[in-house]
Amino acid sequence: MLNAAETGKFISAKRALEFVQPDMKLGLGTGSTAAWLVKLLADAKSNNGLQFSAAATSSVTTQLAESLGIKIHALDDIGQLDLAIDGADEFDPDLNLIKGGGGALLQEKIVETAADQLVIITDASKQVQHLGAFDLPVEVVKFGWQTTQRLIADVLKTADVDGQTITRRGGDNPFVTDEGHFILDLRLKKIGNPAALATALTSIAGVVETGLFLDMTTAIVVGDGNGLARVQHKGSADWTEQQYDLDAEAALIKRVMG
Ligand SMILES: O=C(CO)[C@H](O)[C@H](O)COP(=O)(O)O
Repeated sequence: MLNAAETGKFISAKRALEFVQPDMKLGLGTGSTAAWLVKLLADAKSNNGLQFSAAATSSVTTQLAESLGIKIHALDDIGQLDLAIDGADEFDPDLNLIKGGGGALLQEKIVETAADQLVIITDASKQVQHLGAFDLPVEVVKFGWQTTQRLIADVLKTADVDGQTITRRGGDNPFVTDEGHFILDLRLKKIGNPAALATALTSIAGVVETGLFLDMTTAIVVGDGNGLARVQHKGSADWTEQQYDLDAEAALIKRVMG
């Protein structure tokens, strides 16, 4: 019923549900993998009586969650979160990430730095030895954004990084984030020192945030198309594995797909 990529996303979201305890305050991520999580949480709420409260990382996730009966609270009302669960565009062996492919990196970082745990749900195609194969999203304010773009190019030159900055489009116009900013995608291929690059970029006044999520992940869940979920916790080299029976999951998949 689902292709291998979607099955992997479902499996990672399903495995991540095991991190959710009753009455937790949750941060809900953005993207196609996080959408599976939102659907599974809505199902667990209505069919198993799971109680939780939630803040979201984007207007898209807010809309999806509320359409499924999950009330979304303002982050400032809910306060410190127990757990945030989100997807990623890339992860390295230290569980550092590139995020922002969906354009929600700023709210994601705000929500996820306010969470005691960050669980990333993903698949093996996102695993890299060095971050940078995925273009690095950088959120910039509209005012003077082309000047900011030039200053970013200077930073790359100074750091001896061979990179291009590409203005993200949303149709004919630049893509606009939930916070009213633009996104520049930096084509770097390989980021030698992610922490130094993040510091250099965020020292430019027009840069609001980067998609480098460093030292934030507490656990990563990697799902695959055969129903295998692998989990690695921060600071451990070990992976634990759980095999799901896809035939047994078929009814749940059908139910949450609506
Ligand atoms: O950072 C994100 C959105 O800003 C997403 O988590 C990231 O793009 C992964 O998305 P998907 O699960 O659809 O592959």
